[in-house]
Amino acid sequence: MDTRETALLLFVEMEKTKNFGSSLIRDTLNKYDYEDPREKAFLKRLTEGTLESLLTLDYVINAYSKTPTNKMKPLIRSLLRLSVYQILYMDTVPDSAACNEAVRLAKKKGFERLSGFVNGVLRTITRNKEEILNSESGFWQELQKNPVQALSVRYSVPEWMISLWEAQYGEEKTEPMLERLKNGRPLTIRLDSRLTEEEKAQEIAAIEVAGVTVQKHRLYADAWNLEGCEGIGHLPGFAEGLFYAQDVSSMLAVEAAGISGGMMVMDLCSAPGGKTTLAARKAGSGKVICGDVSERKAALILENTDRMKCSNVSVNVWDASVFMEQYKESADVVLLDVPCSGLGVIGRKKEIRYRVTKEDLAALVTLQKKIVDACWQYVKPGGILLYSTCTLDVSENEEMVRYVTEKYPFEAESIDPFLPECLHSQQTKAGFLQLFLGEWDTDGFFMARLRRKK
Ligand SMILES: C[S@@+](CC[C@H](N)C(=O)[O-])C[C@H]1O[C@@H](n2cnc3c(N)ncnc32)[C@H](O)[C@@H]1O
Repeated sequence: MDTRETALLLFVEMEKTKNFGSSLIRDTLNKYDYEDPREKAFLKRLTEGTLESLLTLDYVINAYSKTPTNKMKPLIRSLLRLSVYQILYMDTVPDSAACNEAVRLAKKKGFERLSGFVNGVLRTITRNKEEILNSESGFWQELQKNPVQALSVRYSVPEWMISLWEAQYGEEKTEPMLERLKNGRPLTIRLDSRLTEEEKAQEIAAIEVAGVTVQKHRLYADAWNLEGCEGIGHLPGFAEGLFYAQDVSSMLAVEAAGISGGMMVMDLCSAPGGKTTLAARKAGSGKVICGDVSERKAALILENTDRMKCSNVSVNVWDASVFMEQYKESADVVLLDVPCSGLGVIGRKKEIRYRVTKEDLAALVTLQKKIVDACWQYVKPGGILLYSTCTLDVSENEEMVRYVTEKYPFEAESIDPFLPECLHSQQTKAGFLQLFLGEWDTDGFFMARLRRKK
């Protein structure tokens, strides 16, 4: 494999399809499964690192290029981004190799005419590398005049997102979140609660033997963080359904619903089925009626409920924004894990920060309202509506709770009885919880516990 060429073609493809996706990177890596592991590791680091640093890289390139990156040909833009990432952040790559390889690829891809330009920009960046890598140097001085832009370039997060968080949650919450973003998020699993303590210990030991480092999560007894794990599919116990990969915030949301044995639960936006599988265990002899908007999504839920051997679940294809009369006032608990902007998971899905725009937020709120308008009616009088999102945006979170409680017969009630004590606050007493990205070793996540008045 020509690793750099593979990375380049991948980035050009991302630009063409406007799909800046870690899934595209994963697919490419899978395609080269048979390759030398060192080449694969190089490809992974180069592509993931470049994707994660796009805004930083563009700022550096633009400082030394007459043509700004947004006016460049897509192939040249991608080539420069990937090469500057190697020069600045990959110590194992000699600067000269990064430059020479870029020139070779420019020529090979039919851009002979621009190879001199590529060479010039990269050599200049190489000469100024020390200054660029020193955040106190003159290179960054001009940028400091605009604090939001400075954060945006430093953490490669769009300015609008930073401004939104600063306005909604304050600077003191925003910058630490951006800082924690740099570490990414670990993979977390939830052991099946049906296992005995001894079986759980055996499963954890088996995962360790497979070369993965495990650490118990501080907020949830059955949750473990895995490190050094490239995909969970091959881990012992996966196929047998002994665990489910899930962020702890999602586990807490199901806890907050207070589901107990015999209950009838509806999970309206449920693919790939993470909350469904936990709700199913808690409902025991009761049942979970769940669904999602397409056949493909429903198939994903089925795959997971089958693997986790959840026999008390029925899976449907439905549009949650359309009211279904047959379920009126039938559920003890309704889980509404609505489609959202996903800003709380940008540590995991790095591309979300480039894909979501500020304009998307309003459209999402409209959809969330339509879903709520239909689904509140499934809750029995006295039952619970658990509203949740994996985002950090007041309009999709607190304001949606206000929408529900003002328009429909619901009131928020304390979630403290369902949460570890360290999370208790005025906010959780009032019935909702905003988890900030990484603050408690979870994704950014919001949940609200709303009881239907009798
Ligand atoms: C946040 S995800 C759900 C995650 C899931 N609850 C879990 O824990 O694994 C939101 C889901 O809403 C689904 N969705 C979007 N629009 C929908 C609609 N109109 N009706 C039903 N589901 C919808 C999406 O397909 C997506 O799977």
